[in-house]
Amino acid sequence: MPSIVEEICIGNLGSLQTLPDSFAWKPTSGDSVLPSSATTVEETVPVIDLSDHDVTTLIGNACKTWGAFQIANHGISQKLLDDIESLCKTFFDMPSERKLEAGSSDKGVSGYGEPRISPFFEKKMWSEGFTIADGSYRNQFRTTWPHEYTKYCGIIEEYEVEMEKLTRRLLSYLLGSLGVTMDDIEWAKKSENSGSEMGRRSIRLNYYPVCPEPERAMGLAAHTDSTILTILHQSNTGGLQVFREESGWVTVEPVRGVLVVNIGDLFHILSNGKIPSVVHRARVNHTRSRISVVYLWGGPAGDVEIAPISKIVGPVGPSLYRPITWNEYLRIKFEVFDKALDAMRVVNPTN
Ligand SMILES: O=C(O)CCC(=O)C(=O)O
Ligand SMILES: [Fe+2]
Repeated sequence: MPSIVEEICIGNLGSLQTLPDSFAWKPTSGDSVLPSSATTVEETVPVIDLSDHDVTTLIGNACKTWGAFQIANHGISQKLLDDIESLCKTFFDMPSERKLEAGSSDKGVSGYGEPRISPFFEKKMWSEGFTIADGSYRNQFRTTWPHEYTKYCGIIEEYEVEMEKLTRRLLSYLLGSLGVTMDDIEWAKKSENSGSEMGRRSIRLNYYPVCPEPERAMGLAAHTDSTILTILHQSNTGGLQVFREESGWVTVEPVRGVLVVNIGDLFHILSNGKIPSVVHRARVNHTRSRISVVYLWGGPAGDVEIAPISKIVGPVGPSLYRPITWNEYLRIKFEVFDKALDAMRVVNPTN
């Protein structure tokens, strides 16, 4: 008989028959605002065809309403999405001890472990993940898959290249919806002209095992991403929910080949608050496990500061947020969590 400690190790959640108290969440007020049966077409995050000639307007409207949108015809092949999903499945299906061998070191965020936002919540989340924030995944893959290491590294490399291309395209649409271009942001212009990398990015592979009591459990608690933007691929089991004052929590049902784009806090700052970052979370399922692959783009590397775009702020302002580097923002986020954007404000609009 396994000990309690072994039983609730994060790599083994899927084998538990009952929900341990440390994983039992209380419902929040937003949970009851809108039952899912009352959701109408207007009340879901729209799917936008990137080849639509109105793409900029459609993205702008979706972002102002939801802080998120879904995309089809985005140029990422179904094969690549299937490949990365099967990489996740192969990894998370391994016995717990083998997954823990790929655990993140004390120094970094890369590697296997529980959600990074866990310390901000009293209850534990029903998920595990693998973060690829630097090249150290190659060593971890070599240990995990000595014979298929090249194949799996190749999938990650291809995913990074394709997502970077898509990110550039999405940034230009998002800026277009605000009446500006890459040329209006010094660091974006430089990267565009030189073709150099767009800076900080990481990939998070999330796994949500089946859960004996999904109504009381939480896969990933409510948060906004710290990024400029996030591109999310979800497997064919629903679970992602976005929050809107008027509607409460709304499920973003998976559609094969369709990707979800979330506006992150740093775009909220860039747009001077015109396009809000989206509060979202992931629920879990009684009979089916779920995978999501999340590409997090944090903006320029190093000491480059992100600030409200001056053309959006206008000659008389006010500029609502102070300039900040990605590293500094992350540090603040992991100190004050959901108060991080407020901590960046220089003017309170109600004053
Ligand atoms: O699994 C999901 O759908 C959400 C994942 C997410 O929000 C994240 O990793 O930041
Ligand atoms: Fe997220």
